[in-house]
Parts: sequence; C-alpha cells; structure tokens
Amino acid sequence: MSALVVAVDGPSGSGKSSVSREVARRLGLAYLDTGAMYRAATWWCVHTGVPLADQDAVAQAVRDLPLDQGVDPDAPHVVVGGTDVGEAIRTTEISAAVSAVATNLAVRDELRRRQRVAIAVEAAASSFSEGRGIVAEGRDITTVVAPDADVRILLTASEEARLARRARDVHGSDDDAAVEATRDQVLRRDADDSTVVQFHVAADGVVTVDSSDLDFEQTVAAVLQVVAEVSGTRA
Ligand SMILES: Nc1ncnc2c1ncn2[C@@H]1O[C@H](COP(=O)(O)OP(=O)(O)O)[C@@H](O)[C@H]1O
Ligand SMILES: Nc1ccn([C@H]2C[C@H](O)[C@@H](COP(=O)(O)OP(=O)(O)O)O2)c(=O)n1
Repeated sequence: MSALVVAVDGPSGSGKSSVSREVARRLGLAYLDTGAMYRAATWWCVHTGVPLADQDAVAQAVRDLPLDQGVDPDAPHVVVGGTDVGEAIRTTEISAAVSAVATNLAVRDELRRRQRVAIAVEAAASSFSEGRGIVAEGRDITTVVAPDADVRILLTASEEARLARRARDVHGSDDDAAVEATRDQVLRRDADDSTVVQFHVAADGVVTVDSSDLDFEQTVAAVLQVVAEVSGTRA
C-alpha cells in the first residue's frame, strides 16, 4: 500500500494539534505540527535578539533556523540550536508574537519549503516506523503546502468553543475572566493570520469537520471516518 498523506487545517483552538496527533498515532502515521515551526522561528528570533518588525532580518534568521523537529506522534520534539523548546514555544509571549513572524511572506516561503520536504520524506514511505505516511496540520496545508494530499480536512469549531478550550488549556478554567484573558491569543491572532492565509472556509475538495458539539474522542472518530471514506476511494 502506498503512503497516506492527511492534511488538516483550522483556526486556533479547533483541536487541530491534539486531534491530528491522536489520529496519526492510531493510524501509525508520522505527525507534523507546522504551527510549532512558526512558533520555533519566533522563539529563535526573540532568543537571538532579531527585532520582529525588521522583516528582512527575520526572514534571514528563519532561512538559517537550526530547527530539528521530530515527527513521531508519541514524542514530537522541537529542538532549536540544541535547545529543546517544546515548552518555551507555547508561552503567552510566543503566542502573542507568532503572527508577526507568520505573516512575513519570506518566512512562509522558507517554512513551507521545509514542510514539503518533511511530508515528501514520509510520503516516500521511507522512514517513520511502518513508513505509511503522515498527518500534517496547520493553516495552509490543505491549500498551499500539500494541496495534493490524499485526505484534506478543515477542522472548525465555534468561537465560543475555541475560546473555552484555550482558556482551559492556558488558565485551567473557562470562566468569564479566563475566556477574556484568552481572547487575544485566539481571535486577534486568527484575524492577523487570516491576512496571509485562508483557513475559515473549506477550499474545493476539502471536507469540513465541525467539532463545536463534539468532545475530543468524537472529533478523533469523525476525522478517522473521513480518512477512511476518502482514502478508501483514492485511486
Ligand atoms: N472536540 C474537542 N472537545 C473539547 N476539547 C477539545 C476538542 N478538541 C481538542 N480539545 C482540547 O482543546 C484544546 C485545544 O486543542 P488544540 O489541539 O491545541 O487546538 P489547535 O491546535 O487547533 O489550536 C486542547 O486542550 C485539546 O485537548
Ligand atoms: N501552517 C501554518 C501553521 C501555523 N501558522 C501560524 C498561525 C499561528 O498564529 C501560529 C501558531 O500556530 P499553532 O497551530 O501552534 O497555533 P494554535 O495552537 O492553533 O493556536 O503559526 C501559519 O501561519 N501557518
């Protein structure tokens, strides 16, 4: 059987990362978190003192980014210049800054190039465990990075559900104060990111899974069902 490439896009808090990782695990596929790449690039610029407003300097720093990212869904490590940044890239500081880097078009060119390489390696069925393919998730995987993926899914959820999930993640609560404190991280960032890439509406051939009224397990099951239906019909 040839390798399977599954592309998943969606807004912040839709469940892309957690659901894609679990789907990869269950199918024995590799897992690529492209958001982690934009976060790692942002961390590197902050860490090395590159001003985020200086587009050319940021682009150059990202072209030289010494990034080592794992694709094992059980241990998806992110290492930059020898430092494990798995936790550092999830801080509020990086979440607040990442759109400035992700909206830099030269940065997108470089990271998309690296993403295509990572996907091609797995699609060639040459490396990860059983070597059967990859689930790659982000904002532009279904449309720009891997428009030819076997399965393309847009994972959505209502604003309310996304804010509550992120509030529980970051503040351990989804009361009003926690939701308010999360608003910038979710809605302002999505608005900024939407200026360079479209991830709110499914492109032609992309299947929408709305997780607003589904729990985590149900969402994983819904995505697995789409994968089975669509990949079952591929040539
Ligand atoms: N369908 C769901 N129902 C409830 N919580 C969910 C669901 N999907 C994901 N989550 C939780 O919501 C949070 C955000 O999910 P995450 O995968 O980080 O989203 P994204 O990558 O789209 O920003 C995580 O704590 C995750 O466990
Ligand atoms: N393919 C991608 C993936 C992420 N990004 C941007 C958009 C986000 O603001 C950051 C971080 O993405 P990430 O998926 O980690 O963000 P969330 O966890 O969904 O809030 O990177 C992008 O522009 N293109």
